[in-house]
Amino acid sequence: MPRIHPSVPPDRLKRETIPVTRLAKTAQRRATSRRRTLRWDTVTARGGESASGREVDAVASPKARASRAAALHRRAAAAATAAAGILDEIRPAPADHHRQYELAERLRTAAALAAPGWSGAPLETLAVATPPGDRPPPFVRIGTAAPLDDARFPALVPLLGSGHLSIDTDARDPRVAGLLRALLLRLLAAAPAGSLLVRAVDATAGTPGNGEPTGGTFAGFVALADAGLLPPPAVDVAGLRAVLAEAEQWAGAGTARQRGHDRTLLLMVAALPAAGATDLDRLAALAAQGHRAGLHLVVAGWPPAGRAPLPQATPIAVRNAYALVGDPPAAGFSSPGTEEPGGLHAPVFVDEDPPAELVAGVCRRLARQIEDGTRLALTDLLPTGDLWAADSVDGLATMVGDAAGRPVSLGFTELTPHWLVSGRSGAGRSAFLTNVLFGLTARYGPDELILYLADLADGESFVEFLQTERDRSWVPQVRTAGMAADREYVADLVGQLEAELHRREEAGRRAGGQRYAELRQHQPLPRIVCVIDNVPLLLRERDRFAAEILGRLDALARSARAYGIHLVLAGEGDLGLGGPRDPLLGQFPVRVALPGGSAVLEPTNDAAAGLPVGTAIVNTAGGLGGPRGATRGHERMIRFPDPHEDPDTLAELRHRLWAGRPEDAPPPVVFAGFARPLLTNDPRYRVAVAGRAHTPAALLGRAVDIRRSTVAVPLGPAAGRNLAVLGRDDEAIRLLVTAARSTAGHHQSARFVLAPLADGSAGPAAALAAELTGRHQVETVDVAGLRAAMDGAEPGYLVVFGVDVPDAAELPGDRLRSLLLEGPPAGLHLLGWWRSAGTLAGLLGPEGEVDKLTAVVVTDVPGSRLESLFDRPVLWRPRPGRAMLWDGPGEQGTVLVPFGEVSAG
Ligand SMILES: Nc1ncnc2c1ncn2[C@@H]1O[C@H](COP(=O)(O)OP(=O)(O)OP(=O)(O)O)[C@@H](O)[C@H]1O
Repeated sequence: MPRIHPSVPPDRLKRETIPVTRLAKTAQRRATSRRRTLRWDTVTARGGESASGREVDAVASPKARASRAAALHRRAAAAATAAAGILDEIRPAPADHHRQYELAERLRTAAALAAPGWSGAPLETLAVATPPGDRPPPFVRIGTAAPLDDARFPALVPLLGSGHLSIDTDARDPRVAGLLRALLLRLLAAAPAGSLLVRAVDATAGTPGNGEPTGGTFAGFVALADAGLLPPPAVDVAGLRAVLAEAEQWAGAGTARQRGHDRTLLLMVAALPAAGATDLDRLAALAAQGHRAGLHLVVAGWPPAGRAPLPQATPIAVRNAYALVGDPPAAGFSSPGTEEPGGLHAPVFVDEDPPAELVAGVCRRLARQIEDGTRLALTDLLPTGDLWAADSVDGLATMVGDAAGRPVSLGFTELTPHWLVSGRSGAGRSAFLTNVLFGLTARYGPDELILYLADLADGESFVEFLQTERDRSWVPQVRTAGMAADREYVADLVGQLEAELHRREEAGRRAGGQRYAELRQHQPLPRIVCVIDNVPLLLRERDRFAAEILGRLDALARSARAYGIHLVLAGEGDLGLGGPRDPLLGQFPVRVALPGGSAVLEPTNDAAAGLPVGTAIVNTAGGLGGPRGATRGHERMIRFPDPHEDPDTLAELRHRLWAGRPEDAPPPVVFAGFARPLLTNDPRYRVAVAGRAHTPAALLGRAVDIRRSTVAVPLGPAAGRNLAVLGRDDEAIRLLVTAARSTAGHHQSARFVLAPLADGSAGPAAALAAELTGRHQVETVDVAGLRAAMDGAEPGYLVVFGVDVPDAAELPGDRLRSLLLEGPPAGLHLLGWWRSAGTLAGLLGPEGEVDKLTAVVVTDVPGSRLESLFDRPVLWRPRPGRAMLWDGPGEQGTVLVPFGEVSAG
C-alpha cells in the first residue's frame, strides 16, 4: 500500500501536525463545532431523522412540511457557505515549532528518497539534461507543504502504479493549469522515454467561439505529438469519447504484464467538455478499474456537480492561496483506526507553471529519443527468409514502410501497374526508391525481375546497385542504369521497352492470344520495372521531342501493364505530366507523395501537407482523397527508413545478391552523363587494334543510349564514306583528331595526309602526326599539297583541318564533291573539319542528300542552322560534351558523348 512519506508513519504526521498559535487553536475549535452543527442541520434537512423533526412532520400538512424543508435547506446551504469560507481561512497550524521543524526536515529527506530528480525536486533545480529514472515514478510532487512558513517539505502523492488524482477545479484556473503542466512535465521527464503515453482532454483548447484556435493547457508539449506520446487533446465530447474508448481498450486488455509490455497510459483531463452522465460514468468506471491495468487518471474539475469523488484518487481541493490534499486511495495520511481520515494536515502551495523552455526542451529530448528508438531500418523492409523466394507471375510486391506500426506493402500488378512518386528535392525520394528497389531485388531473382534505372538529374544515382572502383559487385537484376541521363537516353530506354513489349505481344499473338501469366508457362519472362527519376527534366523543353516522348510513354503505359512491364516515374511537383485530368496520369493508379509531393494527389487531397522527411502518403487510387477524417482504405501515411544510414547493410545485401547471380550475368551497362568515354577503353577500338575489325571506321564517341554503343562512321569503299565535322569549338577539332586516330587503329599501316589549314590547327595536327608516324605513312601538307593529294588519288585519308577557311578557297567545290563521291571507292576518304554549314551545303547537288557525300557530325551549330544542309527540320540543341551524328539517308541523328582526350598509345 503506497504511503506518502515512507519513513514517517502517517499517524505520526497527523499527531504531530498540531495548531501552533492560540488564535489558530480557537479558530479550529470554532470551525470544528460549526462543522458538527452543520452536520446535524444537514441530516435534519435531508431526512428529518431527528426526534424533534419526526414529531413536527407527523402533525404538519404536506405543504407546511415542504416549506419547512425548503427553509431548512436554505439555512443549511448558507451555513455550508459560511463554514467553507471560515475553513478556507484557517490554516491548520502546528503546535510545536521545534518538532515541526524536525518533522519537516525528516519529510524532506524521505521525499528525496521517494521521489528523486524529476519526480520530486524543485522545478527550478531541474534542467533538460537531468536524467530520467529507470521506470515511471510511483510518487510525484504536486507542490510544497508548509505547516509553518519556514518549515516546508515536498508534497508528494502516489499516482503511477497505484491510483489517480482529482483536482476540484479545472484548468480554466491558471493555478490548476500550471499545476497540470508541472505534473505532466515531471512524469514525462522522470519516466524512460516511451514508457509513459499520455492522452489529454482539454475543453479549453480547440477553436472557441471567436474562431481563434488555442493550443490549450498542453500547447507547450506539442513536440510530443509526432512521437506519438501525446496526441493533440480531445476538445469536445466526441474527442472525449474517443479517448475514453481508447482508455477502456487499454484497461480491458488486462494488466501490463498480461499485455506483454510495460507501458503506462496517463489520461490528463484539464477541463471536461459538456459531457453527458454516461461519459462521466465511464470516466469514473475507468478510475475504479484502470489503475490495475496501467491506466492512471489526473482529472481536473472533478467531481462535477452531483458526482461522487473519483474512485482510487487522491483528491486535491484548491483554495485561495493553497490547496488541501485529501487521503490517497486505500491509505490515509493518518494511521487507520487512529483518527478519522482528513488528508494532509498542512496547506500545500501547488507547483507553479514550469518554464516554457524547460517543457519544450524535455519534449524535444523525448521526441528525439522516441524517433531514434523507433527509427526503421532497411532490414525492416526486407524479407526475413531466403532471398529470391517470391515469384512474379501475378505481380511484384514489396514493403515500402510502416503505417502506425503495421508494414505497408505496395506492388506492381495489372491493376496497379505503374507508379508516380513525387517529392521536393531533399524529401527522401532517392531513399524511398532505393528501399523499393532493394525490397524487390531481395524478393525476386533475376529470372523474375529486370530493372532499368535512369535519373535525369546531375550527380551519381543508383550507385548502391552498381559496380564502383572499390567494390566490383552489383545487383544482378539491374540491366542498365543511366545517371545524369540526357533525354535521348530516356528516349532510347523507352524504345527498348517498346521493343520488349512488341516482342511479348508478338509471342502472345503467336500463342493464340495469350497474356502474360500464360506466356510465362512456356518461356522465361521476367517482369520489368523501369524507374525514371527527375522526369520534369525530360519534358522541360516542351518541344516536339517532349511531345513525342510523352505520347510514347502514354502508349507504353497502356499496353505494357498486360505484359509485365511497369513504370515508376518520379520527380518534383506534378512531374510535368500535365494537369490531374491528363489521360496519361490515368495509367498511374499508384501515387506516392513525399514531402512537397502533393501534386500527384488529387487537388482536394491534402493528406501530404506538412509531411516530415522520412514519411510519405501512399495512395493506390490515383491520388483520390475522401471525406476528411474518414478511413481511406486506398491511402496510408507511411514512415520509411533512410537506407543510406547504414551503408554496411547495403553493401552486405548487394554482395549477397551478387553472389547469387547466374554465372554468366553481365554487370549493368552504366551511362554516366557527366563522364567522358575514352577511346582506348572502347570495345570496338580494342577489336580494331587487335586486327579483328572488318571495315575501317572513324570512332567518335559513345552514343547517349542504354547500350552505350560506340558511334562509328564506317569508311568502306562506297561513295560518300567520308566524315564532315561541323562546328566552331575545340570539340570539333578533337572529334577530327579522334576520327583520324581511331581510323588509324584499324590499319596495320595506312597513308595519312594532314592539312592544318585553319589557324590554331598546326598543334593538334603535329601531335596527331607524331602519334601516327612510325606505323603509318604521314605527310603534313598545305593547300597546294592537299590539292596534289586529291589529284593523285592514291588510297589513304585526307585529314583537313578547316575545309572552309579562306586559304582553302583554292579547293574548287566540284573537285571536292567528286572527291567525296569517287574517292572512297578508290580507297581515298576525306575526314574534314568545316566551321559553318553553308560551305558544306554548297557542295550539295540539286537533289540535296548530304548523306550521299558524307556523314556529318555536328558540335556547336544549332539545328535551326542545319536545315539547309539536311533539307528538313533538325532537332539539335548544342550542349557541352555532346555532339550529333547523321550518317545515312533520312537519319534522325545520334547524340553522342565524344571521346575524351587521351593518347592512343
Ligand atoms: N527515412 C528518412 N528518415 C530521415 N531522413 C531521411 C530519410 N530518407 C532520407 N533522409 C535524408 O534526407 C536527405 C535527402 O534524402 P534523399 O537524397 O533520399 O532525397 P532526394 O529527395 O532524393 O533528394 P535529391 O533530389 O536532392 O537527391 C538525406 O540527407 C537523407 O539522409
